[in-house]
Amino acid sequence: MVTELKADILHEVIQKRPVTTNKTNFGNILLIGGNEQFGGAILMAASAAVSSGAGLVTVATHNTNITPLHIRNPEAMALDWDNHGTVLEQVRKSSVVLIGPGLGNSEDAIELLRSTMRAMRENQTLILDASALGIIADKHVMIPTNVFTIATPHQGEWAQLSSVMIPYQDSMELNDLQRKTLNIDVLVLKKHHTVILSENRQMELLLGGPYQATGGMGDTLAGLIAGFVGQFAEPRRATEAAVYAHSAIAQELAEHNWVVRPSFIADFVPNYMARINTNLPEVD
Ligand SMILES: NC(=O)C1=CN([C@@H]2O[C@H](COP(=O)(O)OP(=O)(O)OC[C@H]3O[C@@H](n4cnc5c(N)ncnc54)[C@H](O)[C@@H]3O)[C@@H](O)[C@H]2O)[C@@H](O)CC1
Ligand SMILES: Nc1ncnc2c1ncn2[C@@H]1O[C@H](COP(=O)(O)OP(=O)(O)O)[C@@H](O)[C@H]1O
Ligand SMILES: [Mg+2]
Repeated sequence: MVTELKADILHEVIQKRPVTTNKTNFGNILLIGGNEQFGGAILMAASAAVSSGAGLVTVATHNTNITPLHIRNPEAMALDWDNHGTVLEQVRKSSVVLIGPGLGNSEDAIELLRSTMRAMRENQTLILDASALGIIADKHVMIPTNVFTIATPHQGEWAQLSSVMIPYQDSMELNDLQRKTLNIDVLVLKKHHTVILSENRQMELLLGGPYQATGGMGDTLAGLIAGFVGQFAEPRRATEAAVYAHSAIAQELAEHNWVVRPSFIADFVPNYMARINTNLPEVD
């Protein structure tokens, strides 16, 4: 049975930070993507991850994207993805790895995806988006069973990955069967009224609208999920909260904006989260 995803998820997931805490308690996030053509995709994911409060954010990308990344987000660290050894070292150190936004499908991109998947271990979370999903479908790459995996396809990507064609994607039974077959722990099937499927849990988002139909909207969501999973307990609930917040913010911004630029969402995240659970010390 599909249940409506409601605002309660935010209060459940977004927890006030203990005063004595430090950056190592909020996730060591690695974002891999952004070739020469699609640098913006990984930059938008990075903005969302940084804005969500992730403890440490590192971006492995094509070297042309590193200066733009630092101009937009000096908080993020950067690696040239041609240095495979250094990238894999960072994969091993990370709590959450997002791969796919703007990754492309070159031979190098395929090899980077394969080696990233091989390097990951039980206590880490892997988020697969965009080009990573296309490569998995095209090259029949197996998703590792020993890593907690979240996949965030739009309907076109899900059709390619699961062979469930778009008109049949209303069937949660079919989607969930394919989710399990593909070794995906949490499936975020993105559309108008996104659904989130995981073991014994099916949630549907009833927020959001066509003002979100613009390039980069999914890249921003992927970065937000990475940031939430890195800093809040329980990756399924953290994913659901990120999906809810992303569209709730878009809906709020759409009251005064014809379309909602994905970067505006990232900029608005800290303010939105503070309204859920403020980090200000309590007053006696
Ligand atoms: N500024 C940037 O650098 C951007 C880069 N992007 C990157 O571009 C690469 C290709 O991603 P795309 O998703 O554009 O293209 P793809 O070509 O992978 O997928 C789009 C295909 O799926 C079909 N489709 C069916 N349902 C769809 C739906 N609900 N939403 C979108 N397409 C649907 C389309 O007709 C099209 O054939 C990815 O790596 C992505 O991250 C995009 O995210 C856009 C912004
Ligand atoms: N008409 C719509 N109603 C609600 N949400 C939408 C609509 N169109 C797009 N979205 C949302 O925008 C995002 C688009 O993701 P995606 O297609 O991966 O974008 P991109 O790859 O360009 O970043 C998803 O979260 C999707 O649910
Ligand atoms: Mg996308």
